[in-house]
Amino acid sequence: MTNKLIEICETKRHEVAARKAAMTVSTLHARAAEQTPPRGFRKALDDAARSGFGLIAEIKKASPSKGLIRTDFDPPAHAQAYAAGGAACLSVLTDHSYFQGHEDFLMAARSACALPVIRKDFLVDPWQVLESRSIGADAILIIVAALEDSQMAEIEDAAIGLGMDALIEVHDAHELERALKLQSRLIGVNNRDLRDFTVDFARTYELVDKAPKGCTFVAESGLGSHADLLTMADHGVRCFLVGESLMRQADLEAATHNLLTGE
Ligand SMILES: O=P(O)(O)OC[C@@H](O)[C@@H](O)c1c[nH]c2ccccc12
Repeated sequence: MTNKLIEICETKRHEVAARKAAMTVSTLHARAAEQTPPRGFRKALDDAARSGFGLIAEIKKASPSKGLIRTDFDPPAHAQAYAAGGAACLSVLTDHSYFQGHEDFLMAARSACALPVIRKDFLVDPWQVLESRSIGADAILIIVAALEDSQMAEIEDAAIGLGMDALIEVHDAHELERALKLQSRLIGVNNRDLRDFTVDFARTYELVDKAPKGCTFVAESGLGSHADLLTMADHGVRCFLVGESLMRQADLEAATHNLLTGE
């Protein structure tokens, strides 16, 4: 079994080293200062989940396991359609090498709507948090499987210092325990194991019962229908991160509305 996550993070470390050499921290700070303040990511999810479901709709062109997902890829149009369809937040893939993402996609999507946006990428260095804010991101992702405890804490501190939210991604009970040593109470369970890409909803069901009260709990990956959301809701989960199944629909506004309401 190949461990794709290790490979991706190795590539990312090289990429970050090159970026750091090309861009000073003061330039990043200056760019961050030009951005509008962070939009409350967790708050938007919690508000939506109080009366329905909190949906993080993902702008995803391609993935390592599925290849190209969307040919007429248009981040600002997708952002507006997701917002009109009732999404609470956006997720935008910015990793170039494995997901055909780009920083420009995040900037274009965020400018096109009022939703908070998470930068979906592989963070291996706190420097990337400032970089994320410099392109407008409101939240960042911390993948527990990819990091040591001390690295996670550094990355989270950087996010908090910039007023951003951090979504802490886990996929087993041990990772959840490590996640709960951090300050953030925004926890995502990835139903897809990034080490081998298998999807299993039971990962979420098992962990939701172990999360303390007061956590915002997000089920991620492999969700395709309103029925899936209702099944998750039976287990007490009200927030979701959905990419591929939405991105494959021609009418994203209708698809988002249908996912959330069944209509
Ligand atoms: O396209 P899906 O199956 O709906 O999954 C979305 C999202 O969960 C997935 O893109 C994701 C979750 N965690 C990640 C970490 C890195 C890259 C991608 C991801």
